[in-house]
Amino acid sequence: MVVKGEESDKILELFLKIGLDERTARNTIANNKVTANLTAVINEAALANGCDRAIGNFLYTVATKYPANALVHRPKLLEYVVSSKIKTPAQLEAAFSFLSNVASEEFKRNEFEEACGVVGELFGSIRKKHPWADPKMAKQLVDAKMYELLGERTAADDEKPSKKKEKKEKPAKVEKAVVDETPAQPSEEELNPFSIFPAPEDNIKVHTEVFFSNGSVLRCCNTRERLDNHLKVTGGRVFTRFPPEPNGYLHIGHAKAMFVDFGLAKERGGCCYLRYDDTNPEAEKKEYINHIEEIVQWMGWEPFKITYTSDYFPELYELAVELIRRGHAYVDHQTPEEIKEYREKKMNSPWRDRPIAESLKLFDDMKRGLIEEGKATLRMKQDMQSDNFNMYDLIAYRIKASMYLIDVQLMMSLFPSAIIFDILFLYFQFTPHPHAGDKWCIYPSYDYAHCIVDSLENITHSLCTLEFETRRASYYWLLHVLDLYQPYVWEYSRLNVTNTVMSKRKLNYIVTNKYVDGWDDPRLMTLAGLRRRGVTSTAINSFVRGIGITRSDCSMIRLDRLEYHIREELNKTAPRVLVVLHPLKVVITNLESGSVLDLDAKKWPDARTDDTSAFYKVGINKNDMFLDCFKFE
Ligand SMILES: NC(=O)CC[C@H](N)C(=O)O
Repeated sequence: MVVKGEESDKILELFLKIGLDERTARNTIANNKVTANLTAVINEAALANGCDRAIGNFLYTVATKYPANALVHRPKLLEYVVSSKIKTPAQLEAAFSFLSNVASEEFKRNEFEEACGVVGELFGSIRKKHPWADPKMAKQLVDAKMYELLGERTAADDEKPSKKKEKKEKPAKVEKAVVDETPAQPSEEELNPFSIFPAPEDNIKVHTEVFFSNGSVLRCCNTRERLDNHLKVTGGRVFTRFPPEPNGYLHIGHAKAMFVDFGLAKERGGCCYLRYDDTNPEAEKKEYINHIEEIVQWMGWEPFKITYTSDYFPELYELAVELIRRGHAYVDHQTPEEIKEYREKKMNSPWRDRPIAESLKLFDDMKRGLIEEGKATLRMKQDMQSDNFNMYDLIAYRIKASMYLIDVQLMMSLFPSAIIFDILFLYFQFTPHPHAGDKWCIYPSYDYAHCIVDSLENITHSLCTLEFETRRASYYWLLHVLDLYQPYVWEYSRLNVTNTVMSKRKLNYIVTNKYVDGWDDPRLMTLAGLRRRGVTSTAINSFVRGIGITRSDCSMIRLDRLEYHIREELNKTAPRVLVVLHPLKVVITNLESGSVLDLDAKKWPDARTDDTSAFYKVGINKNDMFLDCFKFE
């Protein structure tokens, strides 16, 4: 049975009322079983007049995943969902597993509530009051308080409701599964994977603590005044940034980063910058800059503004001078090997405590090209004894300039009348930068520049992959000592796909050495390669959306998951045509002459009946019923 016309409109309206987005609602209607389940669940929950989106998403999960052997308890579960006592996907999962254990038998509410974390208002109110608090720490504190009040947990406390099962003589009869058999439907977080992010106005609460080796703790948060200034500029909107380094073509991993950054801004009506994180002049090229802009657009994202970290070099320089003045940075002369060795031994550089004035003068020399590359760096004075090696006085600035020996003989032959002194001429050339030209010979590091530019651009949510997690301390430390606005930082697991090469360094190698036919070779998982292979950006985006935004470790995703999304899309968009190479003529004798039978032929299996573009019109005449006389419109 296919739901048609008026009835389908009514159901669509019902699904939209519970907050499903139109795409999900329509997909659901195409699936009779889920439609029947969801309609039943909505009625059971008495929500035919609608509800908010969060509850609606839970209803959807109940409709698709509820254990079939416990249908009698579904209304009870829905009470908890409707009253928001169950309010996280994890709680709902736990409820499903509890109910599938008790099957159709009675159960005690308190056991059910304990199993799915409905622990009164305690944790809920903690979460409300301290949304930035580390949940693990909160639980430890609550447990400690409980211990004080109630003493040791007893075995009875730990008894799991599943024990009931042992008493059963026979396993409960499993009713025929009502759950959907089609590929997994999206869960709540897939429907709105951005629901985990706080609102910009909440960015005043402590959500990161940096522990120093001297016992002090930096609780990272904004002051009221600083947050108010920020909100004035942004109007309370979400501001994110997608910050690739222009040192290669973007690959499928970047599709996830774009989805997170551009997607969050879009979901909340905010703005996302495309920011070229261009602090390494040797590796970066104009070709990559152009490619990135074009491919971002192809992926369907619209940058609020295109900026470059190098646009902020003047501000970054001024702030570095200020950092030295405040005693939080020094010019160092250790070689890279010495820096490494001293870090391993947790030892300070001999230059660490040099006078501020000396560092100021040397930093100015660095900027003016008076010091050779490798002979000086600016280092942040962080915490050499920290447990976090990314607090070991990270480099803020380094020199990038080549030194040339002028060939005196050659000069004399070129300019015979010139008086050339018989000395060696040293000539510095500032390493040219694809955007900033050769104005600068000192370049900020990622750790120094990233947080400051985030802050200058009033980024509300600075989202990046988990490899950057250990740099969070340095990020906040620097903004703190410079008194700058602190964005909310959050890391997610990086997307890796099986059977392919994704590191930009390796891609660069195989492209440059011509093992493949350029960055857009269809065998590569670069976005340009996928496009050349015929993959659409919508399929890539739905693949990424399906993976979700989590911090979990299982980020090695099988390639066939991407292929599933490609097939899903093509299934709905690629017209099917059957070709009969050796047709057999059929003569229809019982059709009135002159009359034409109009038949509709679906262009693809899931074609919607009300979509005329999804059908071929086939006309059949009395005398020439033949494939080659089908009139395709
Ligand atoms: N914080 C981040 O998202 C890091 C971005 C960095 N420029 C990169 O390309 O990996």
